[in-house]
Amino acid sequence: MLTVENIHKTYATADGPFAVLRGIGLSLAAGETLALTGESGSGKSTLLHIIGGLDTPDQGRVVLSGTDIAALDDNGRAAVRRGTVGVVFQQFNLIPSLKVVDNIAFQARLAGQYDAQWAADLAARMGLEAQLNKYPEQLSGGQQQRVAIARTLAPKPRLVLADEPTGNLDEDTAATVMDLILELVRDTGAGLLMVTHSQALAGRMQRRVHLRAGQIA
Ligand SMILES: Nc1ncnc2c1ncn2[C@@H]1O[C@H](COP(=O)(O)OP(=O)(O)OP(=O)(O)O)[C@@H](O)[C@H]1O
Repeated sequence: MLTVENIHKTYATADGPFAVLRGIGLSLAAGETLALTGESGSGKSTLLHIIGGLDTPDQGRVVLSGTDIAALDDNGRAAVRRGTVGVVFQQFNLIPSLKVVDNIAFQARLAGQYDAQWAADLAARMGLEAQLNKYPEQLSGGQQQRVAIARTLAPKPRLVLADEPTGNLDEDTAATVMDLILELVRDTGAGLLMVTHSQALAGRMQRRVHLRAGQIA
């Protein structure tokens, strides 16, 4: 479902060019779960952003369900991001002026893939039924992250990209949220690529790859 080929990315810095990614290749089958680990600064977020179409590589291909998204323009990448890929960040990025119910629906509506029954089902499974008419600021961190995950899954993405999705949560809440992510990707058949510093979380994925010196070690 996802094939990443020979990705290169170099940033211009005050000290000159800095090659963060130097020929990355990996693949993910439909429904597969993969952990991406690596030291701080090794380029994990950069790679995830490129795969999610939020950033572009200097070289290489990101083929998602047969489409090379690195070759698309901004609008094309945005369409893929809305319809096929869902991204969960460490920061919840909820829309403060929208109630929980509308935050959950937001991306699915944008993608033209809103399914009220599925959105309600997600909210119930996330334990958010009593929070639907509240605003994000009225929720705890764990609740906000569950809203963010429900929002990501509402359009039924084929691929979920998660960047330290439980990094801001306490250990117990993190474990609960992780259980939910894994349960939902399993039930929807979505692939999951997750960046994590936690060996425990990485151990729950079917496969693990490690980024070192700009390459898959
Ligand atoms: N826009 C940018 N311009 C210049 N350098 C950048 C830019 N974005 C990231 N970098 C640098 O690229 C390197 C990789 O960053 P990235 O955020 O991908 O690492 P990471 O492995 O996700 O780190 P962490 O685990 O700390 O989140 C870092 O050294 C960072 O400072």
